Amino acid sequence: MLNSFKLGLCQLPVVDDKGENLKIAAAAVRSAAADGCHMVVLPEMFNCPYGNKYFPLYAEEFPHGETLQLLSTLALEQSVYLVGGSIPERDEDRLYNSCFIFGPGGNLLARHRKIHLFDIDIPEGISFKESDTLTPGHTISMFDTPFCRVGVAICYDIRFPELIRTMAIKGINLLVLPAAFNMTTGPAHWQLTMRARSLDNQIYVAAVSPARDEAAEYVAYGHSLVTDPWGTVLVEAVGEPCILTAHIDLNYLAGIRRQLPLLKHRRENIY
Ligand SMILES: O=C(O)CCC(=O)C(=O)O
Repeated sequence: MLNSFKLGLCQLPVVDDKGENLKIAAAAVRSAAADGCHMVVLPEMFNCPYGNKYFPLYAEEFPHGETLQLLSTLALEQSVYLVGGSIPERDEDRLYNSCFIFGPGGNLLARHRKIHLFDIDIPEGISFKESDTLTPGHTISMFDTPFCRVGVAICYDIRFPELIRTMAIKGINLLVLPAAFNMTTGPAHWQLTMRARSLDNQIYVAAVSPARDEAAEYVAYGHSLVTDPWGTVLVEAVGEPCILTAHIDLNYLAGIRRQLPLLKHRRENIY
């Protein structure tokens, strides 16, 4: 295993034009790779505005569809691990919120279908019901790299500590999270939740949001970030489009786990 690698987080603007979104994403992946990133992560619903009326219109079925073809081509061309944010995925008559991960050979390494659908109603805050159009996934998703095992979850999935703990027990050192919190839950919970999952599981968490667009129907919070196994925020964006980078240092992670062996001190026979 190699001991460290560079991660690129692409906080992208998303517009109501798939072709334009793909151009923006391709330029960002190329730029992150040119900057030496070994792994590049895109935001939740990066090819499609976040809204139930858009999901069926923008959906693609693996392995067809211009977004999926582009992701595979970019991973191969730039020789990077490409965590393709998420897109609406069609499978027969169902739609999923899915993340496709391609390896440096352009091959599909994993697919994560969002497990926990975002069905919430916060009066004077935000209401959303993904289950109006989407079907939940049923499986935990991880993939292996020469650096470490990586877990994948999508946005609301992060609020379920059992899911992330299960992946930590199965050996992940990094969780990648395409996500799009909003202007109600973002300021209140975004950073806190990412830090908590990092701290509890002694893992890196990289959460990648679309850029904030105050004119959009769903205003994403932005604030893409990386938190480390000590619970520290390594880098954090604000609302504007940007590419953040961070070094994922697996020696540092191993040191934290040696000094404070939380995962070993669990008392599974009691709880
Ligand atoms: O958990 C939250 O506050 C936001 C979740 C969300 O926007 C999503 O799952 O798409």
